[in-house]
Amino acid sequence: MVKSKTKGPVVQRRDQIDEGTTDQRLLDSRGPSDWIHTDPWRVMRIQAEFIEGFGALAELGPAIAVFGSARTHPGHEPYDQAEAVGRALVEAGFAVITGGGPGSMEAANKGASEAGGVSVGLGIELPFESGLNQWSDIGVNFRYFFARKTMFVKYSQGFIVLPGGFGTLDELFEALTLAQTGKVTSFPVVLLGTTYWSGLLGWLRDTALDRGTVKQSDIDMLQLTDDVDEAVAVMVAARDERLAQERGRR
Ligand SMILES: C/C(=C\CNc1ncnc2c1ncn2[C@@H]1O[C@H](COP(=O)(O)O)[C@@H](O)[C@H]1O)CO
Repeated sequence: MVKSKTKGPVVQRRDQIDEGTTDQRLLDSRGPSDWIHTDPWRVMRIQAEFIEGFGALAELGPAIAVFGSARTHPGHEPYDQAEAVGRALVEAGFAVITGGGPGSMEAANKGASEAGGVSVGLGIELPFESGLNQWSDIGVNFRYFFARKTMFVKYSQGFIVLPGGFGTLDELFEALTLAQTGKVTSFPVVLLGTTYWSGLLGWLRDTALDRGTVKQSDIDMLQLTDDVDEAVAVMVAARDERLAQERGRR
């Protein structure tokens, strides 16, 4: 009888038979490690981030993302407001998703967690590591901003945006761009804090609209308030409308 060897689905015979097993080669070999710094390997890591993110969040239920400065502290108005937003969203039946960091993110997670709701933090690896805040009851850490951003938009039904800097503005304008270009539909965006945000809205109206770089309907996507309950009511109304549309389609 001719000697043969199976290697997974492959059969080897005669002088095609090689020594050892695939497992042995995996476990015994080390060799050079430069490949971990190559783009093809990065693509695998990126893929893994999407798999982990989708896996952790797929069964989340209706959620709202809350954005705001990493630099606020307890006792600051935006911190306390973020905490109230987290609480009110949970009372309205939403899970709360934040960037998992300090400041207003921590506050919104705290409000949501203490109210007995689902409090999610999507952290990001940064050179000045701060780690997930302690109120992120479901935490996912990302290496790549773009993978993390996909999760915010995919798993939330709207954004509430508190005063913040570049990070917050980046998240705000990404949502607006996605809505403007029809990549997301029915996606309410509320700016909380009239004093903080009215300068930006004024610039959008007086400069961007005036020069024709945005349309009035683009600016109308933004709702501005100081009232936490009003911000949450916008999210509830959008959810009700979506549910009514879904019922209508059945
Ligand atoms: C600045 C400090 C820590 C930063 N840690 C962060 N952790 C998680 N997410 C962050 C962090 N910093 C920014 N973000 C994201 O941007 C938004 C806030 O940025 P801003 O520039 O402060 O407005 C926030 O929503 C996050 O998604 C040390 O305290």
